[in-house]
Amino acid sequence: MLLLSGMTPEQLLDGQLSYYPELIRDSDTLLQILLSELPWHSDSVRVYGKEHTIPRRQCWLGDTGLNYTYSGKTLQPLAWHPRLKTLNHELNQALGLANNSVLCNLYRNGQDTMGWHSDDEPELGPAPVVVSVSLGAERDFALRRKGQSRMYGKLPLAHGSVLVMNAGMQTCWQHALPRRAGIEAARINLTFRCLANPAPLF
Ligand SMILES: O=C(O)CCC(=O)C(=O)O
Ligand SMILES: [Fe+2]
Repeated sequence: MLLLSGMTPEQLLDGQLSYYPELIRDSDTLLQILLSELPWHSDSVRVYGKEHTIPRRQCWLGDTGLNYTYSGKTLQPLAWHPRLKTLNHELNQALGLANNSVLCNLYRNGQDTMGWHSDDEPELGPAPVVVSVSLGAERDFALRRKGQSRMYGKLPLAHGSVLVMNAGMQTCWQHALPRRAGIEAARINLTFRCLANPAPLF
């Protein structure tokens, strides 16, 4: 298993991942503001007909008029928090993107996790560029190729860092946020995404 943190941005998965530590300005303040001001809630998913509470808190914010599907339910993002609206705009300008929503995840401590998945929901389109901002406790971003159970490598994501999952990444790779023992501090992850506007009905 590879530790990916020593690699230059260009070497990560042949350019499918780009990592910029310490890119976010005032990350300490932003962390505190988002911890107290975002509408964090406990969500559940239905697996084989049984409801399970997900092991973290989350909320979805974005432009009005968008839909996303989560665990078989169609939902609308909540209104932007002003700080996240600005951050989305800045990231879009810097990276040449048109992301219009953000999934916010709160890992309360090292016991909160996210399982293996790709961000390949149909409303993200065939080759989404997902921009992931990390604040708070450092946690590992684990990677494996689709169809393989063995972990390929992991990249510790630092406070104030930005990880860009480039077009194509979701087709071939899965990622996860494993449990990490001994972490008491919280971590927030923000994944900025472009949701396709629903087709007009008339
Ligand atoms: O917390 C992370 O770094 C990953 C989050 C993630 O994969 C997602 O929101 O889809
Ligand atoms: Fe993801």
